[in-house]
Amino acid sequence: MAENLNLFTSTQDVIQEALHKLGYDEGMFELLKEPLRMLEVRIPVKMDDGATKVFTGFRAQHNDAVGPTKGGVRFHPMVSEDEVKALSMWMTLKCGIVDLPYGGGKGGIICDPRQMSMGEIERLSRGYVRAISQFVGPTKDIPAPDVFTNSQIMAWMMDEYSRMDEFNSPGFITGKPIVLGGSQGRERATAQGVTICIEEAAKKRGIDMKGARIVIQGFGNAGSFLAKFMSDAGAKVIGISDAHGALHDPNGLDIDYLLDRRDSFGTVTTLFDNTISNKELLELDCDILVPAAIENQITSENAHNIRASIVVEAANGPTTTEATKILTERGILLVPDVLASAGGVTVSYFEWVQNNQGYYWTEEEVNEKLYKKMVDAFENVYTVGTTRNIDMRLAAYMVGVRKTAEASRFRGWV
Ligand SMILES: NC(=O)C1=CN([C@@H]2O[C@H](COP(=O)(O)OP(=O)(O)OC[C@H]3O[C@@H](n4cnc5c(N)ncnc54)[C@H](O)[C@@H]3O)[C@@H](O)[C@H]2O)C=CC1
Ligand SMILES: O=C(O)CCC(=O)C(=O)O
Repeated sequence: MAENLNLFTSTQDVIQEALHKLGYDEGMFELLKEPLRMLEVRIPVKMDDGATKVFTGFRAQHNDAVGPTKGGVRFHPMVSEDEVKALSMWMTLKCGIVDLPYGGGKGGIICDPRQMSMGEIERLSRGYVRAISQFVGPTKDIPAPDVFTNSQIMAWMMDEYSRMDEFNSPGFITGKPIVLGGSQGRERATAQGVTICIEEAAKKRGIDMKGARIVIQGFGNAGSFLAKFMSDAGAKVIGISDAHGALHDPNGLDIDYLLDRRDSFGTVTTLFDNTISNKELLELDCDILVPAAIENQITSENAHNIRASIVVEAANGPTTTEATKILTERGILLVPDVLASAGGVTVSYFEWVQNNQGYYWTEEEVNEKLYKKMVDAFENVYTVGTTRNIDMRLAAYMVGVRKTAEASRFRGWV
């Protein structure tokens, strides 16, 4: 049978299994198998050449039984309705795993910002907010950055919302620049959370981080900060990549040099001749492999060739269900996306709390709180996995879905 590469239906299957293991009936799965609300919008944008181009965007709200929905907005040519739905479901799981008072949401626009001017990106960002403004808000659904969106785009979106709301609304969105109410540490939070998971997983497998060989796919927000943290910790980053190709040096790459040269979309390999492909990168001999780019990168086709002892998913959905089975059978420890990448939303939550109280924390305070959330979450998921003898993805789904399922039950929805 052909492998299921549909993110939405494959996520449904694991949610169903997790609910079943937790003892919920089919009624709970009926509620949680797709978002409660899904909005599709068309956004007209005046392009620099004077023509109007109409973009399609989405915002999904998976479940708001626990609290407002929360999740990033992605600008990418491959955005689709099913992808946004799956991403919103994963946000519910992440928020449950790190115990935040949110349900999951996610948004996306089908576009390629790499081919657009700053003015066009600004008009698109503002148009998206106007299109979804009735649907979102600081107590309803709170967006944030994701692939090819950043703090500048969050600033434009916040400004547009504030104009409509006739009120300065920093809590409408997170991942903002610090001067507009952003939190210390948000920019690096996803990578920091991944780092904590890598350290905890390495302890479980008896791997010393000093000298450990790390391969990272993706050199954007998540991948580039992670590369820096790993090399600062004394690990050897032997491979990195972007959408155009990959770099490999068994003696360790010069990460500071690469960071200086990458562009704002996380591209750096185009400056070099001696590149390898992303496919070759994933199959490099290493201790820890971190997919930190896009979905469906480790599939049944290459899972048998992965040579890492630990795979930590910084990206959302990089490993298929079939590949998860293969890696687990081969004894590779897989730390799933809904746990490993939860550092971003955790510090987004801290940002929203600080916006609501109007009192801001130092970077040390943020880091300390993030560290505790991530270590507790890792230990919780790992323990469920080992005591039930199941892989960490299913364990993470069990931990993550429980809060929303219980809140839905108490509300009398099921
Ligand atoms: N930014 C955040 O706070 C969070 C991000 N994530 C996930 O981490 C992953 C990366 O996100 P960011 O670093 O924020 O994005 P980004 O836009 O900053 O960087 C994306 C990176 O992936 C590379 N890339 C794009 N297409 C590729 C392809 N086909 N093959 C190989 N590389 C490719 C780009 O060249 C770039 O280096 C995504 O799956 C995202 O959903 C998860 C949690 C939070
Ligand atoms: O920071 C946030 O609120 C959401 C981050 C996000 O979209 C993700 O974890 O995939």
